[in-house]
Amino acid sequence: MMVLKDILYRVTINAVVGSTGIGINAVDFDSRKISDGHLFVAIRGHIADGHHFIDVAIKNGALGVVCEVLPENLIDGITYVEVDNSSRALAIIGANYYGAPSENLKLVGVTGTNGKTTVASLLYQLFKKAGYKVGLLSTVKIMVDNTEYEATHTTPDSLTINRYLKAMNDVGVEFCFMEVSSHGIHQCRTEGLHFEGGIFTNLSHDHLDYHNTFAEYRDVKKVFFDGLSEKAFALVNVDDKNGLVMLQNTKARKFTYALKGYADYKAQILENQFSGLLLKVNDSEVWTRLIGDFNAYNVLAIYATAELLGLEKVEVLRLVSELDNVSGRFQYLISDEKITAIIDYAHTPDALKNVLETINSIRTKNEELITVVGCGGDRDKTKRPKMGNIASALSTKVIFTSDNPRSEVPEDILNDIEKGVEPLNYKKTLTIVDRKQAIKTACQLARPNDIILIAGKGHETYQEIKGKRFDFDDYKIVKEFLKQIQK
Ligand SMILES: CC(=O)N[C@H]1[C@@H](OP(=O)(O)OP(=O)(O)OC[C@H]2O[C@@H](n3ccc(=O)[nH]c3=O)[C@H](O)[C@@H]2O)O[C@H](CO)[C@@H](O)[C@@H]1O[C@H](C)C(=O)N[C@@H](C)C(=O)N[C@H](CCC(=O)O)C(=O)O
Ligand SMILES: Nc1ncnc2c1ncn2[C@@H]1O[C@H](COP(=O)(O)OP(=O)(O)OP(=O)(O)O)[C@@H](O)[C@H]1O
Ligand SMILES: N[C@H](CCC[C@H](N)C(=O)O)C(=O)O
Ligand SMILES: [Mg+2]
Repeated sequence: MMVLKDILYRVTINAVVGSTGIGINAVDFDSRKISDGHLFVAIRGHIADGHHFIDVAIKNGALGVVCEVLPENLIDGITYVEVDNSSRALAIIGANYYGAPSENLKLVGVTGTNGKTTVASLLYQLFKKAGYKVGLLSTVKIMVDNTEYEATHTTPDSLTINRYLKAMNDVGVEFCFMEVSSHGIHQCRTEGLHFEGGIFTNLSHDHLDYHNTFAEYRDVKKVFFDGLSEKAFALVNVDDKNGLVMLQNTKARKFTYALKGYADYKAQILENQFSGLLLKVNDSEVWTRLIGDFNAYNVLAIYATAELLGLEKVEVLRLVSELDNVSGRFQYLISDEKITAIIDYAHTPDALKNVLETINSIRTKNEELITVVGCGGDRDKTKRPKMGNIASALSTKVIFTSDNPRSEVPEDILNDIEKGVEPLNYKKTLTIVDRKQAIKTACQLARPNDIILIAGKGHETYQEIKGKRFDFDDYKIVKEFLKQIQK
């Protein structure tokens, strides 16, 4: 139980009707989850308007309502609080309700189009290896030190974030790494959090169905850096042309990293093979099992962050060399016969192209690159022929198969994908609807030193067909078919 007045601390309020001295049991923004003694926050959403559910919330037991427009009929005994922006108010309320948990640990946010999951997860791993209690909020999973929870979003809503941070406080977590998505920033999910630092990885065209223009998407990312305090650090990739934009108006201490240009943290790729990357980071050499150019950026960001958070340089270099693949992000295994299988979450044309180009830059011409890929059902159909085109152009063999068909007919999705294949690449392609059979076939076709890329589902542990979810794990399945794995 908490007094409403305390829950509203630091919320910018326009008007109050009723008493703020009442006790509140819980806070929610979904009328369906409201029961006796709760506070309901009405949010204007993309589909619905929470203001339409104020009555329902009160019927369900809400004692207080936070909203942008007061309802016409006010009910006696209910406290109404009018604010300019309910999403922002919710974030501050969430922090108050859970006791400002972000102030009791060192919270670092990672933003950018690609690499958020990789960087946040590897930082979690590195700090665990260094002996700390650590938290993680990521697309793949949520970790409260050693306890794992399912993630529904890349950046959860502000109440959920604060609830997990509080759970982290309860077990003595010292560092927490979280992904900060553009949707999250735009919907004020990270507002009111106390960040020790922010990392910017890169920016490319994405989510333009949500943010109208590229400039708008970029500026939303920048808002995150604008909100950091003087004590925080802002670490940006300056090989990306938007890196410096992120630093324009921040009060935070500014740090840069780069492979190409001048920066505070510099890295050079000395070797880039399927067994890993050899990097020169500032003046020291470091070996990592992670592969691909873009992981050189990720490793550099991790190195810099660990140093900025106070870890010893020598220790950081040792820990970096011990880091393991992130689930479903260029995750790989090498069989006894020296067949390399890579599992990657690339489920968009851009990501697929990026992954295939990276593999092609490492592999020698003698090896086959066999790609297994599909596209999800009930999602953007325009990406299908594009992905068909890219996969067949950049691989030596392709097996088109089902991703998550959801409610669609799998064969229809595959037809759309096949339409993108150039005639000269027809003979490279094969279609096998059943994903397990497709992976099996790729393993049978592969010869020593060949590479298999299984794209689209990454860390997912299910396949959704006709609305039903079945157990399915690309990594486990390929491991089964490519027996006697080296690592
Ligand atoms: C488009 C979008 O981002 N929507 C998010 C948003 O929902 P919304 O506020 O628009 O919801 P709405 O359905 O319009 O409802 C408005 C309000 O009415 C309330 N309501 C609704 C019905 C009812 O009966 N009673 C009631 O009170 C709702 O609880 C809500 O508060 O706020 C919700 C709570 O935080 C999110 O769960 C929801 O995420 C949806 C499910 C989603 O798919 N989001 C994706 C696009 C997303 O956020 N992705 C990013 C990362 C993407 C990436 O990097 O690839 C992420 O961070 O995960
Ligand atoms: N620094 C990077 N630059 C470019 N591509 C990257 C980088 N790091 C990872 N990738 C590739 O981009 C894809 C997404 O990586 P990751 O999941 O780490 O990013 P994310 O920002 O969390 O994405 P999402 O928004 O889908 O959660 C993967 O296919 C991965 O192989
Ligand atoms: N967040 C994305 C992930 C897609 C992953 C892919 N495996 C698919 O199911 O389409 C979506 O739900 O559209
Ligand atoms: Mg992610």
